[in-house]
Amino acid sequence: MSGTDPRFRRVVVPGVRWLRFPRRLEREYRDYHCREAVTAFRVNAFYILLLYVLLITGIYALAPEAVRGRWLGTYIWVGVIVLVAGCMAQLRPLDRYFPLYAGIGSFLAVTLSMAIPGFLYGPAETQLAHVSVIYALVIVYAMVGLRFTHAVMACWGGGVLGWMLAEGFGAGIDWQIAHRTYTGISLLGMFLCYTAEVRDRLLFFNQRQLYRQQQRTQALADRLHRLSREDSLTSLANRRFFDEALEREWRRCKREKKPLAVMLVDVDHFKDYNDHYGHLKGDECLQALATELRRYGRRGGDLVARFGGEEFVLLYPGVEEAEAMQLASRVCRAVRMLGMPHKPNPRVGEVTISVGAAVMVPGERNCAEQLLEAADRALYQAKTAGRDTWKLYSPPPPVRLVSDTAKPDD
Ligand SMILES: Nc1nc2c(ncn2[C@@H]2O[C@H](COP(=O)(O)OP(=O)(O)OP(=O)(O)O)[C@@H](O)[C@H]2O)c(=O)[nH]1
Repeated sequence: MSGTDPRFRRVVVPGVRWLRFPRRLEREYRDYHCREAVTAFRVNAFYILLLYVLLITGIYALAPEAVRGRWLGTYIWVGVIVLVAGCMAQLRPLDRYFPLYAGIGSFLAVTLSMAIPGFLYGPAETQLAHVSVIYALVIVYAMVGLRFTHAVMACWGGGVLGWMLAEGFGAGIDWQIAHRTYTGISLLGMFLCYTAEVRDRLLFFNQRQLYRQQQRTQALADRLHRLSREDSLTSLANRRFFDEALEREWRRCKREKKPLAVMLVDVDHFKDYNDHYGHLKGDECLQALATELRRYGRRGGDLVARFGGEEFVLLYPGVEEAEAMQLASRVCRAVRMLGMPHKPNPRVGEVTISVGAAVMVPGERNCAEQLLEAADRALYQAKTAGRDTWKLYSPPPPVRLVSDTAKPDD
């Protein structure tokens, strides 16, 4: 499959074969490996202890009477090393020292296992003792979780020291056997440890790529989500977001039997502003107004949005008519106080706005659209009243139909 389909071509990851990534990645990998290895060792230590108990009881049963005590007295220290390392692995503050204590423990265990045959005389006992060397090497290479270089250092270093101790203080090592146990298993262990680390590095690299890709996708999704709700010029909520919020707040106010207020804000003579100062300055003016208006929508549920063009809209759940009038007046004044020059504005020569406000208590006989229409009518009234002002929508008085033919006395 990998030969034909380009999608399945093997990814060449730099540094995997040489067990060394580029510097920053290597640091990340080592941290990752340390975390994973110590987590696995918390459990593996029990299996290693179990194997040790199996080994020690087996050899003890088979060893000749004469060396049993001496053998056990020395080999028991390997068990102590495993126990101490296992206990240290349970202490999380020591996690980052795992390569150190597991490396030293492995080194000492191999040293002891290698030296012991030299202290035991007689070919039969020596062969038996070499079994523990095999165990030690397999466990260090395959179960402790050291990186390849550390495992090699522990196993070869421990082997050489054990051999030197056996030569110096014991009867030496029978290399006929040692080559078939120590050397052979070391080479096999190195091969297994190397291939395991290559696979582990590839897994780490792929996981990291996947994680980064997920992060990028998430960031993009967040951005798209924000753009779908936000007006790009002013960063206020856009019309779509406002429409959704209006429906939501309408339903909420209906449930809670509260009023809902809407204010439509329109910049006065903005076409003339654009014609006089240019479209870019017009944009800046809208941004400045958006910043000012944002200050009037800070309570939970309040919303300030760009309605479209030079129109803004403010939504206030739970606001009664009296408060809506106060707010409309304050907004008008606040924009006037900005003092942004607007020469073609015949009234004051500064940027002003007109505001149309409407308040309704949502019920069965009205709807959100009617509220917006009412605010729009109020805005129209503000415009026709000379601009730079606000109006609150009040429904027209009921029209009384008087028949032409009807007489007062009727
Ligand atoms: N710079 C800029 N101008 C915009 C933007 N959106 C709409 N406009 C302009 O706003 C102006 C609105 O003009 P009109 O609807 O005629 O209203 P007006 O001139 O403000 O007059 P009144 O509302 O009656 O006071 C148009 O010239 C639009 O081109 C925008 O995003 N940036």
